[in-house]
Amino acid sequence: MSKPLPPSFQTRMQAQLGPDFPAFEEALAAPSPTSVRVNTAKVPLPANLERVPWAETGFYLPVRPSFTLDPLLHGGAYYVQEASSMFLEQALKQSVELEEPLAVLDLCGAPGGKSTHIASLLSPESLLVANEVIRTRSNILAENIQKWGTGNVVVTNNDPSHFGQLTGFFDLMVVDAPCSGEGMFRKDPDAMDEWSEANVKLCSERQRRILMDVWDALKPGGVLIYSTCTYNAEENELNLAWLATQQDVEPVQLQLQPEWGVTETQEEGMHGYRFYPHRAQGEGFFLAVVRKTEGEEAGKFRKSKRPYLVQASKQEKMLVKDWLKNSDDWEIVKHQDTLRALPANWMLELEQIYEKLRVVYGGIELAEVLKNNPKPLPALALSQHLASEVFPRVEVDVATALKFLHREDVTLEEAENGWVLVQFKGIPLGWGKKLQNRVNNHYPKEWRIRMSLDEALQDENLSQLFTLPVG
Ligand SMILES: C[S@@+](CC[C@H](N)C(=O)[O-])C[C@H]1O[C@@H](n2cnc3c(N)ncnc32)[C@H](O)[C@@H]1O
Repeated sequence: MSKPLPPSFQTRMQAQLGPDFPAFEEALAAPSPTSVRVNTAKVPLPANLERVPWAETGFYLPVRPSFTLDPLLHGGAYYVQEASSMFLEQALKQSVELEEPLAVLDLCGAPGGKSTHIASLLSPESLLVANEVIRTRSNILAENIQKWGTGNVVVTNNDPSHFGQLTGFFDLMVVDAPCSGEGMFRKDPDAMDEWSEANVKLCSERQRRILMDVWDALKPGGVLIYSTCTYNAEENELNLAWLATQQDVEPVQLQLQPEWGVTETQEEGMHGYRFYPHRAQGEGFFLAVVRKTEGEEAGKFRKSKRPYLVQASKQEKMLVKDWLKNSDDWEIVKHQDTLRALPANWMLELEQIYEKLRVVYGGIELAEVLKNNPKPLPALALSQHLASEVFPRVEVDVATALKFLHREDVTLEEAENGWVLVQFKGIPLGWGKKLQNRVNNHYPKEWRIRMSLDEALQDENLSQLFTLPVG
């Protein structure tokens, strides 16, 4: 990082870190570590990479590859995620019963690092609502959720205040709040241009508003995990101490391993966990956990008179009945021409969610049905629940995989006519439809690789251009 720190930020950090400040400054001048989190529902853990100590599926990469050129990223085999933020795993494991069926809200979800992490940690009987207030970003969140492929996730595009309609609904809420981003200065020096004392104040006020807006949606006894990627106390500990003056909360303390290098803080009885780049291998991060001790319970959910979720007909269900493993776990609903699988044990709650919120994506989109003819959809190809024998698969090399992901024409010599799953190293990427002597590429336009592949495809060492974390 060559840019100088904003002077006022430097003064703050000198006061906060005291004799540690030179080490902090030195760490900011060193390169950012690159890390990924592996989707173990799709691929095994790599044996030859250094583990992120606080996250079972997190790994550091020795060099930053061109991730766009790795088909496995597009197949949802892993997520590129900053290591410190994977500490969320400890907060979940240590504050809730993950084996139980939990209703969970990730309020500030895009692009999906924490939502995909939460989805992997929850039991299959749980439900995750992954929300993002900015419309365009909610589409990116929905894309990453589909690629990750857990199925028990609903993506919404709502303002935090809209969740007030779901009183006492969630067992766990994660608020990874928009912040002044001080912890990202090393990775993204341009973030320093946005920084000012006034912005810290503005962020802190917005964070308090968000917490208050969403608070009623948490069950009494439920857990709130609050995080930011910034260092100042105004946006972190002081917000939680303020929350404790407004609502009935108690702090939840986490157990740490000394070798992780996490700094524990205490402010007016609230515990906070801080990541500094000179102590832990990652960027700046803050996390705290509190439990709601008192509040309004959820009312009984009644079946709506005019249901939002309409069951598919028997005939339509027959079309897709063998497509998912454990098909009894899913309810098949139809909206316009789309058949979708939703977790059967959450239908009453889902009815509420679809009625009260703006749902961008939910469950597993299976097929578009026109004249009783089902066309499989991208989310099904990437789903962890796709039954393995239903559709023929064609394994392709890296160049063909990239052309497919670029939405170019590909030839699939061995494929029979009809729908075919295009896969790379055993990981499905999407659908092709083989017709006599050509293949229609059904990879979604919005997901396609946009960069030119000319240079990469001419490179004889294409498969070595990226460092595969798996496979
Ligand atoms: C730190 S980012 C979330 C990163 C995400 N949790 C992840 O791990 O990939 C904060 C998010 O909050 C959203 N946001 C911005 N203003 C907001 C507001 N007033 N209320 C709720 N969310 C907001 C931003 O669009 C952004 O996506």
